[in-house]
Amino acid sequence: MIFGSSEAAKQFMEELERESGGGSYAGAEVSQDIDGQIVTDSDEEADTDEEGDGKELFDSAALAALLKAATGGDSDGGNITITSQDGSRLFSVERPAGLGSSLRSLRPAPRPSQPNLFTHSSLQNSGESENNLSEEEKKKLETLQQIRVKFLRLIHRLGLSSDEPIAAQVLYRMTLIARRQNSPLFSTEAAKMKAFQLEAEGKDDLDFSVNILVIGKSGVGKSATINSIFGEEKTSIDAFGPATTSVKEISGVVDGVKIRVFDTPGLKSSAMEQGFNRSVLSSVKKLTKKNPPDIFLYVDRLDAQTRDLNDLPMLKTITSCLGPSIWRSAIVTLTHGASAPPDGPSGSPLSYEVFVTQRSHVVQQSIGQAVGDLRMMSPSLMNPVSLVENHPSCRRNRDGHKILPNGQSWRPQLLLLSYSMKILSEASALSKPEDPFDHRKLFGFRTRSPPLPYMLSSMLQSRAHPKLSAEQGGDNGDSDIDLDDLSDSDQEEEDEYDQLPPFKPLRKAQLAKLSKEQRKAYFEEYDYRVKLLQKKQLREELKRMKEMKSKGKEAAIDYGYAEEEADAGAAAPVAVPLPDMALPPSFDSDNPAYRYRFLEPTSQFLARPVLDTHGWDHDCGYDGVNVEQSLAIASRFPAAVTVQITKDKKDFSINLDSSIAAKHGENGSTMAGFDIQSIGKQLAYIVRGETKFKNLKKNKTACGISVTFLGENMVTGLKVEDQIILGKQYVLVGSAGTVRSQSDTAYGANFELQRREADFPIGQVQSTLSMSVIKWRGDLALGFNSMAQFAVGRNSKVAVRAGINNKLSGQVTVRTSSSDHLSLALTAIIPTAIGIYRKLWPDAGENYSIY
Ligand SMILES: Nc1nc2c(ncn2[C@@H]2O[C@H](COP(=O)(O)OP(=O)(O)OP(=O)(O)O)[C@@H](O)[C@H]2O)c(=O)[nH]1
Repeated sequence: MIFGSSEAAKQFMEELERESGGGSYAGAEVSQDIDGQIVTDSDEEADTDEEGDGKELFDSAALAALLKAATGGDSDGGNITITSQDGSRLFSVERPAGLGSSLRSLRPAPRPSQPNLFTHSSLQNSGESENNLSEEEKKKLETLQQIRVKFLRLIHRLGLSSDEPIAAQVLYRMTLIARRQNSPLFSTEAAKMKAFQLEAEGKDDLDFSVNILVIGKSGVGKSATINSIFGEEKTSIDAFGPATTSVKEISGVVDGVKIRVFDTPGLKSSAMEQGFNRSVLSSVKKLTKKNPPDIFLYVDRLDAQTRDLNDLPMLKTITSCLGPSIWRSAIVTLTHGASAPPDGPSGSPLSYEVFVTQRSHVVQQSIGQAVGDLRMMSPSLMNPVSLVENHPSCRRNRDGHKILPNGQSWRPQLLLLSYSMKILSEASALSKPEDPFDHRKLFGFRTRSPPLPYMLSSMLQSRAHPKLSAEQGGDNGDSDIDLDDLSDSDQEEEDEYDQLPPFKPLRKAQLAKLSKEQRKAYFEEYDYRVKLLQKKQLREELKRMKEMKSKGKEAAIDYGYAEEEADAGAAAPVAVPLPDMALPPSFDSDNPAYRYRFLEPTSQFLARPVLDTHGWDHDCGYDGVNVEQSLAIASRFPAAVTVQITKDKKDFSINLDSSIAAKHGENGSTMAGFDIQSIGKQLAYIVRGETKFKNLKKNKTACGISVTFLGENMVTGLKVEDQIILGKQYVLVGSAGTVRSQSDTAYGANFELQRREADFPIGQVQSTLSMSVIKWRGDLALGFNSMAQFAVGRNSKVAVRAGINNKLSGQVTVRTSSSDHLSLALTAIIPTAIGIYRKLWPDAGENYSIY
């Protein structure tokens, strides 16, 4: 099969989306109402907070809205306004198209700069409401402003801006805390001025320290992460055995911040070894008594493939020894952040974002289960996730900071997250000491805004219109073969096969007696004859179909039905083996896939099992079923329905693809379709329509529209597509389109050049070159993809696929299939060699994967 360029587009779009979305989390959840205002639960909460119990100052959705705005995440030139229930505006973000955001608070109203605003005396002079404040409140306010200045200085030292999503959230929260003190005089601008001034003076008076406790299984990279944080080797790491044998306190100063880290021996996951864990944790408790940790880094690997609950006993021990409250200040830290994503259920690799989200989810859910707090399973209370890559040869940005595959520099982000949590606990201690702030509320959120690039690339994919099959009185139904084109194939070849002298295939024993040259000549002759025979069969098949078609037409005129006539002329169908099912990753002789080959069904109904290599329940690996049916409605309208249902112990998903087509004369066809797709945790319902015209003999043009309903969002799409056949071997397909959801729009185009052998489908050498462009939210993503499929020797086939995008990340995939015993033996050497290599150099090879 020819891999479409949309495949690459999808990958690139996901990447673009990830980068535009900002943050290393699963994205921001923002729901927008019709008039473009962001309406979130937070609006209610921000309000309730003012007069309410103060437990929830605001929730993650409001932050997400802010976050989205702060990352420039909203549509072109979009003005984002967060309204409170009473209709008054709380926050507004106005940003010209394609530029960065400017964030300003409307309540309290922006003021001219007042550099000394946070001093006690200036507070007393600056308005009526301040005079109403008690001394204690004024003092609190002052401290709060100092904390804010400190935080802004920290952001500056990390080389980040206060528009950074996490920073904007923290600042916003502090504004809310100040509002609860009834003072409108708490200005971010003043704090910014002060922070700027102090930093410009270059004074080393930043009174800020943070205590970090690092816990995780053995070998996950705790010590390596600590070294990366300090930027120097503070503790030893070991690739082959436990490196940290006792709890160690490591201190240092990073950019003027005193950081004290507790490195701990690796914990064990097995239920039998919890005694060891308890002894480690009790010494942690003892050692941290004097300096209680502000932040708890729970370290695991991003590339660990566990979907089960292996770590539950260990997580339970952590919870029981250190108390459930430890998770309030926990950051799930996933090392090996540059690992390549594994293959998804479809066989192609997952996008990096999906990979990170899935893995984060698994760890977060396990923590929730261990704590036994079901609320922790809700996205708004999950622990924030930070990605880490400690490998020395990890890709770096211009400033020399290590970056993740999504281009994010992870170290400043991890430090910002840690500082933010500490700062917020300081700030919320001021507002309500008896109610310790749960940081997870700030950082746990998920995405609900429609993934437009993904939707666009799937809309741009070229779709074949269903056709009536031969039995249904139509032509062959195979969109790849054009009856008209093939029927006028060279007449002189027609009889060539029959004119050949007789040929007797040799037996194995006879073959063995031949010399090398003789064998070569024999096989050449053999292959040539097979090709000619296949051509002859194909021609006969096509002739039969043509006859049936014309007979069918006559019959339709005479009797109104095409089918019986068509059936009468049909020869007995030839049994053709179906392509092999996806095989389970490990051999199991009980598995039917290894024992049987399926034949192409003669009926129009096809049901196949679906293999999920990452299934939750590994009993058989088959968690789903795929059903295809093609039918002719009222004997005139061909329709095709494909349903795939997968269900394992935890998840259920359904994918439906249905189309019906109608022909207008010889050259036109219109298709209507209804699809159901799972996008994230939501189901998308897609209604689409497309009309195709064959305007010239070698040119087909199509126009289509689609409407997708995803949660509360509606996404409309429009596309045009043109396909030109160039000579006998080349096909050029170009498509362009746009999708729009409220004020958010994505534009894209795909170009694809396909080349196949002149005698396709007999000759199977194919190659495709494609390019895709997507423009979304001011970013341009460009992707190039190529695919070649060819035969190596008589018995092996190779498919090579390569893709690269404008961020210079890409992938090369080589798949070979062989029935040659020697090549099979050789391929067994590759995994063995990789296994040995990984054993010897376990750190190497994190940035690539071999399929
Ligand atoms: N590629 C890659 N290798 C890493 C990463 N983090 C750690 N490693 C390697 O993993 C191995 C173990 O790392 P350590 O830091 O010793 O792990 P640990 O969790 O402290 O181990 P214990 O002290 O035994 O509990 C070392 O060889 C590190 O170089 C990472 O992010 N990427």
